[in-house]
Amino acid sequence: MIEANALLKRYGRLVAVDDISFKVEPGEVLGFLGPNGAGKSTTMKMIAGFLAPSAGTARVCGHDVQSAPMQARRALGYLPEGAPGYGEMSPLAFLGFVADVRGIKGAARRGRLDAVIGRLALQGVLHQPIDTLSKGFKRRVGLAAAILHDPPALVLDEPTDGLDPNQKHEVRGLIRELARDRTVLLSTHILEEVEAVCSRAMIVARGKVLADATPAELLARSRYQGAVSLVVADSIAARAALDGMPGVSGFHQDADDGRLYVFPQGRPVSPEAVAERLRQRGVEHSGLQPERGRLDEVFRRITTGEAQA
Ligand SMILES: Nc1ncnc2c1ncn2[C@@H]1O[C@H](COP(=O)(O)OP(=O)(O)OP(=O)(O)O)[C@@H](O)[C@H]1O
Repeated sequence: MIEANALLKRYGRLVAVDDISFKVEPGEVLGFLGPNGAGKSTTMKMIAGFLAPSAGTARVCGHDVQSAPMQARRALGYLPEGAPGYGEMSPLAFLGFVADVRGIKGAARRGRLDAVIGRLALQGVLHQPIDTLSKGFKRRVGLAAAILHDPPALVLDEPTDGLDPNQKHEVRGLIRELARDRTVLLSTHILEEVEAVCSRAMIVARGKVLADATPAELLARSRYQGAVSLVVADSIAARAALDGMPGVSGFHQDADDGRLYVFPQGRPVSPEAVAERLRQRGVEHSGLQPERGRLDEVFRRITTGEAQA
């Protein structure tokens, strides 16, 4: 388990993390989501014991990160932002060094090195200096180092940052697999990642928690949930035809995708009912589809304070 209790961090006059509390249980993947400078990395560094809180406490598997730092660090795998240091080392030398620092010896050392090298598919780059590796491989080396001692809790700061779509997919699969019997806290800017890997999401901005919910609960806050969208040549005629239809609260023509969105009032709008009404009034259309909601809209509303979270 990972716990934060009223964590607070000041940098001079700036309060970077302002009274943040949460608990992550084994089997859960909590996604820390927020705009740049929200305080995500600072919170993670405090949990990982890299930064002392100005106030509050953090625990990893019951061990207070300040009063029992060794036990807390043993229970935690931490992937910091960016690439691993020691860029002149090869992945094999770096992972061997991490094993030594962790006190993993003998057969266990060989076994754990083989396990993480295999899991992160590092066989082809084992002897190349880390500095010369692609971003994707650097990230994989960092992940291998984080899980080398097989910790029950993981803190991953933007684990898929800089990866190409295939690598993102692979790393997300790995995180889901690791999370089965572990506690995972990860940060991300990528909204699709929240749906892909997180069982819960916490939205932070200016150091404060603004929402803590499952991805489905966040989607339910989207005004697009239960809407239908369609492509029409004559938007004015389509709106006129649908205006006053029971269960329709309004329309929006999206400048980006060119689609007409028909918003619900209460229950989801029925695509069949919309199609029938347009047919009766002779309005041509295509691509009619139900909408499941948009996390980007919810995120923007919550973090900019446009609406009550
Ligand atoms: N060592 C430091 N000294 C002074 N201010 C700092 C320091 N580290 C971070 N900050 C500030 O604290 C705030 C929170 O930074 P933090 O890196 O935790 O945000 P973040 O949510 O991780 O952002 P990003 O998504 O860009 O990584 C920012 O305003 C940042 O400029």
